[in-house]
Amino acid sequence: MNQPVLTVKGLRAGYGRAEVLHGIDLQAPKGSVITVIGPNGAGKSTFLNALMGVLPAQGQIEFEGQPINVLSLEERVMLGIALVPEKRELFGSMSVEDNLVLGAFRQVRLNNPKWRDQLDVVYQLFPRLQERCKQASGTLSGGERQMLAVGRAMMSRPTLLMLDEPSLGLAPLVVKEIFRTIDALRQTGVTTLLVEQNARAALETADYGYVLEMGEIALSGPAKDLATDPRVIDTYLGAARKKNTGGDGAPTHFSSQKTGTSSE
Ligand SMILES: Nc1ncnc2c1ncn2[C@@H]1O[C@H](COP(=O)(O)OP(=O)(O)OP(=O)(O)O)[C@@H](O)[C@H]1O
Repeated sequence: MNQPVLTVKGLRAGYGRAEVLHGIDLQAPKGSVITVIGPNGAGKSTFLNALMGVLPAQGQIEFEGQPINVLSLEERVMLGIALVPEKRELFGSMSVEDNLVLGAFRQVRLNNPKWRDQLDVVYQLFPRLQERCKQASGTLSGGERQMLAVGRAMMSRPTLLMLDEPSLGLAPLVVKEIFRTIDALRQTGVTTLLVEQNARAALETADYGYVLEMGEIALSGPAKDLATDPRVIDTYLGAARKKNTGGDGAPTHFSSQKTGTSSE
């Protein structure tokens, strides 16, 4: 197995006295796409915010073998962790390229004289952004804004890229494009943690998946196994059941767990 970029053990987090995450275990091997799917309110965004240091959390979070629980948000960014939040938080009056350049601050702070080269990488991933590089980001379409948010995170050359619902509110064709890009990111060696309600697209793209329900990991396993698991199909994939199981609904093997450790 690849050395994990991210190891989470017994993570608990919430708001004030209300605990939302009740002990999450997760691993993300280097260069993998890991997805966390689950219903509204399960705690998916809370999980990403806790990993990023936006929210305090208890338990263990290790990034490349180093405990990061006590590190600030900024320190985590400097280590190579990037989050694209559900609210994209772009600077609407600034151009596409200026938004991208802002994303490079980590590389600038690291005195990387070649930080601008990353613009070419981002433009290769999203040619549409290059075509619109001078356009104010506030005038972009929803899909283009999403591309820009991912592109801006990529400008920091992250080791771990966390995406909160990248397909939210996008038309099916744009969703396909976004997921094609997530697939392409894998080739660049980036590890991606993808939180999604679009379980079908997420499981098609990811290597490994976790199902988060009411703040606990209800199921986990290789994404292709989860995609054919009757419980996942019934709850998250709807009409795909017959097609994916050959119609018999037979259970597939996966590691079922309640806050257990990943079997990777
Ligand atoms: N700032 C906050 N203060 C208090 N409670 C919050 C806050 N943000 C989220 N919550 C609560 O925490 C729980 C988990 O919310 P979270 O946004 O993490 O879920 P989610 O799985 O990302 O949902 P969705 O798919 O709808 O975005 C919900 O019950 C929500 O109401």
